[in-house]
Amino acid sequence: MLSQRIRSLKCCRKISRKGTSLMTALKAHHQAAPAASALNLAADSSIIPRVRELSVPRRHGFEGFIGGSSTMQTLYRTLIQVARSDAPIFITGESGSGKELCATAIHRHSPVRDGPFIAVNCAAIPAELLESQLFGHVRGAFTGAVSAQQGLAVAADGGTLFLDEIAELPLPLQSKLLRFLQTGQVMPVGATRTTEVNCRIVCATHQDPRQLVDTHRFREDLFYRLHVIPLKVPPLRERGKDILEIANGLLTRMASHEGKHFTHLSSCAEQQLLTHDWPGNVRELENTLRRAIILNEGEVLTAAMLDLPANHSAVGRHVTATRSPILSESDDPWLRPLWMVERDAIETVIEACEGSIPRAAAILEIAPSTIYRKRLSWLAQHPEAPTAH
Ligand SMILES: Nc1ncnc2c1ncn2[C@@H]1O[C@H](COP(=O)(O)OP(=O)(O)OP(=O)(O)O)[C@@H](O)[C@H]1O
Repeated sequence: MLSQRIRSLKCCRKISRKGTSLMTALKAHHQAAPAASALNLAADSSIIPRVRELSVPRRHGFEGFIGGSSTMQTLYRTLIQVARSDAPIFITGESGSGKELCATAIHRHSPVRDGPFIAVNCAAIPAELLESQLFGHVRGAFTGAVSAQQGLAVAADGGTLFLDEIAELPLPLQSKLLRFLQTGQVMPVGATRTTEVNCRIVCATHQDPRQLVDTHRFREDLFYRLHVIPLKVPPLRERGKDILEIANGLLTRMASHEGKHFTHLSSCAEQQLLTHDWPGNVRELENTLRRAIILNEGEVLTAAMLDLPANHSAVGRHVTATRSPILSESDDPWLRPLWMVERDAIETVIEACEGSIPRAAAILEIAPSTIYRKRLSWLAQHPEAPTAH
């Protein structure tokens, strides 16, 4: 019974890789297991969700996102699921991780996709202007209000209102937003009559919203009104090889935009991208690559061109936080034998010198023969070790 299940699951997995539907996978299951009438699929609660999961083809991108990691597969699926509802969505995630990209993806997959998508960065608008920006004002409502202005909430009618950096909303405005969410009506500054607005609310913050409530910087009643569907965007450092997928995607796009000839990253550069901590997430990766592309020439983008600061590498994070000081090479590429560190340092310089040993030797202030000798000794003593480049 168990082996039949495993066999049929394997079969379904093979088929689902080719992108066939759940129904095709289920049919194949019956063909693969003729005695499977005893295996009542419909009644088997454990196997059905697994088959369903296997029948969804893995995405390597979605609505502007690049990345095929399992973390991102979960995010893509959740985005599609939650987009169908009109319940408020509360997105959290570190700065530059893709919160706004999530908000636009939700809008594009929502029933109001044909309506407007209005994004308001609550941190970017001065507190005294925020109310009139959000809810509008009538002529003469305050000094400088020479004409009436429709607010962004009204502009979002029939679409999505994305309130980015919601934690920056001043407390008095939080109560006005709560009233709007409860009544569906906005009152422009200086007005005596309300306007009906019907829009989907999506908000985001890089801060911990519960901590904001606990420290009385965010109204608890507003938090519960907004925090109906929570969505967490994972930081870039937790997405494994996605970092390289994103970097390669951006490299192609940016090189073409800048009129440069870069086609790929060196393996040393890839290693650095994988071990960097990325506190600024994808935005930091974008900036790092853009800078490297603009300032350099060639086909291969090297580690030296990336010019990543050492203090944000994963090595510091691991040693100071969670990891044991005794680590094998396979655990963390930054913690390894001295000969390997030396080899990679030397090879990085050679790569930056486009393969010229004399130029690399001059930079390293050693004789070219030292480099040739070291290369021979690395090969002789560690023939099984992967090469640095
Ligand atoms: N997975 C991804 N693949 C490709 N590009 C991405 C990905 N995630 C984010 N980006 C890009 O990174 C940049 C930052 O994304 P976004 O503005 O959505 O982040 P954010 O979390 O809203 O940032 P902030 O906290 O500063 O508001 C954007 O240019 C976005 O297109």
